[in-house]
Amino acid sequence: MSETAVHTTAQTQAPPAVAARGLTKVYGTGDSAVRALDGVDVAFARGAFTAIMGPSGSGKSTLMHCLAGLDVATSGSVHLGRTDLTTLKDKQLTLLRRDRIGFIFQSFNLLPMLTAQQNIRLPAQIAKRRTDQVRFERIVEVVGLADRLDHLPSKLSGGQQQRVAVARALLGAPEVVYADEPTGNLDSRSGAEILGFLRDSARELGQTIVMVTHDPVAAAYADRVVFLRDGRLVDDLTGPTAQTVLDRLVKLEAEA
Ligand SMILES: Nc1ncnc2c1ncn2[C@@H]1O[C@H](COP(=O)(O)OP(=O)(O)OP(=O)(O)O)[C@@H](O)[C@H]1O
Repeated sequence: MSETAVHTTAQTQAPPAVAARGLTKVYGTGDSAVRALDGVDVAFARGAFTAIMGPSGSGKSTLMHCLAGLDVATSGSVHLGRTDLTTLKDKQLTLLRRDRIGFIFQSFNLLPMLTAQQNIRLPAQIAKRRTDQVRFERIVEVVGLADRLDHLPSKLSGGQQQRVAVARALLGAPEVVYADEPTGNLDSRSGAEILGFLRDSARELGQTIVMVTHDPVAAAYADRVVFLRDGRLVDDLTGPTAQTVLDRLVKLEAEA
């Protein structure tokens, strides 16, 4: 291959779904400054389900918030596809989060006065985006909500409310879904169902998912686990099991 051909191939290759370079976040100044992230380089492949783990205070939430444009890094860059988030103004970041990212939180974050169906459709409605009815029906079917669409959140169990949140995050086929401890408020059976949906949506719909979790069993549903300690990326595991994740965590805590 000629040098020009190599150059062209490299330029046209799709970038990872999300990539951070030299990501640093310092909270506060002077003696009270906390370096929550300290030069993190990480990339998340399209269609992969990745878990972020690490001891308490290691920077997991800060990393997710900076990746998702919910917090601004002190230095370094974050790319969503070809867009550098660090160059965007507040208004542009708001639109980027609305149009290109899905979120699932530990506390479900559903609007209590809206039905399940209205909650699922709300982001598309706010963005004045047409929803693909076939995709809507498929997602609702997969998460088992077909006969609960007219229920208010207060009439649904925690597991069912989180299914609504999962459907809401997946409906617009965002470039990435960020899940922050999505099973933290669920019993183990409902948690396993939600994790199964996340895994299947990566495998079957090619949905990129990045999840913060404390739980090695939850992390084992992912294709890959990255480990943080003291704001640095210190380990990376492909094809995790609950036991291999636990072993790495124990090792990290012991080295701390
Ligand atoms: N708004 C803030 N102001 C000051 N320090 C903060 C702030 N947010 C986080 N920190 C500090 O940054 C470090 C990383 O916190 P972060 O919440 O990202 O860790 P974590 O791994 O998500 O922790 P946990 O597992 O306990 O939720 C901690 O030392 C924390 O105290």
